[in-house]
Amino acid sequence: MTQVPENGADTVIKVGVLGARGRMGTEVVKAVNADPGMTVVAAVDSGDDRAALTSADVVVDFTHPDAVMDNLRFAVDHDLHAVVGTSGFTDERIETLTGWLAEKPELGVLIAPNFALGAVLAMRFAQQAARFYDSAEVVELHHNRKVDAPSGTAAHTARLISEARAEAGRGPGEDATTAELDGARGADVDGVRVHSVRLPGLVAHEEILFGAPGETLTIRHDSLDRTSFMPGVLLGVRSVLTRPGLTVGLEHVLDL
Ligand SMILES: NC(=O)C1=CN([C@@H]2O[C@H](COP(=O)(O)OP(=O)(O)OC[C@H]3O[C@@H](n4cnc5c(N)ncnc54)[C@H](OP(=O)(O)O)[C@@H]3O)[C@@H](O)[C@H]2O)C=CC1
Ligand SMILES: O=C(O)C1=N[C@H](C(=O)O)C[C@H](O)C1
Repeated sequence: MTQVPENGADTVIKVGVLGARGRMGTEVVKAVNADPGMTVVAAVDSGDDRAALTSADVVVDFTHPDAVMDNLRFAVDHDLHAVVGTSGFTDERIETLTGWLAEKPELGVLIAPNFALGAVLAMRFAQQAARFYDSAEVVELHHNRKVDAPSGTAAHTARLISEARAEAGRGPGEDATTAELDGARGADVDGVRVHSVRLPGLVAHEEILFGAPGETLTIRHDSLDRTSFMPGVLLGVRSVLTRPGLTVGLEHVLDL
């Protein structure tokens, strides 16, 4: 149940944060509590009891690819809407989650590979450009504490490029490489080469490169600070309450 606050907002959304002591979770707790329309009612991390989350309207998950599906099962079982930033969403996981949500059609789950506005725009621009270029490669650059590679954003970008190419009747670009050291050409994600860089000092960055005879196009986004993700997370929390079912990608919420 939501309550009528004294601060003029219509309702205060009660938010539970999973991964609350992590890099993103810490920022989410601050951002939610700084928003007059929502409040953190449970901040849960590894080893904590999840029972406190059941008083929330929405849970926000920034945990670990190995933990997120179990957290989502918990959310669905306890009638909690969910906003998910954690990476690792394969087609198989999406299918499983879709099955769970069929049991609770009133619930909304938003999974966003990236909550930063510029990253969402960069993916959209890449999707548009992909119709016109056979050759595209993605370079993602992150801090060296990131556990997964390639990033969820890069995997999503590759998928969007691949789909746009297919719709335009284009195949993947060709190159002459026949002799390569393992990994030198990156990972093949849906026919798109994705290269992962990990360095201390970086936060989250992505370049999408397109090539055609005589020209290249580079689309680049840089998250220089984790505050870049917070407007998207707060928008997600607000919108998931009125978006039943599964939404993958903040672009749908932004109506891009
Ligand atoms: N969509 C987006 O815009 C963004 C997505 N991300 C993604 O979010 C995820 C988290 O990133 P980041 O914050 O940097 O990672 P951190 O490792 O800093 O934080 C994750 C936190 O979750 C905790 N945790 C692990 N398992 C559980 C569990 N079962 N229940 C509750 N808490 C748990 C971890 O505890 P412990 O360390 O003890 O395991 C840790 O405190 C990653 O998948 C990352 O790719 C990150 C930035 C933006
Ligand atoms: O781990 C991170 O930091 C990030 N993870 C997400 C991803 O895997 O794409 C989003 C952003 O790139 C930051």
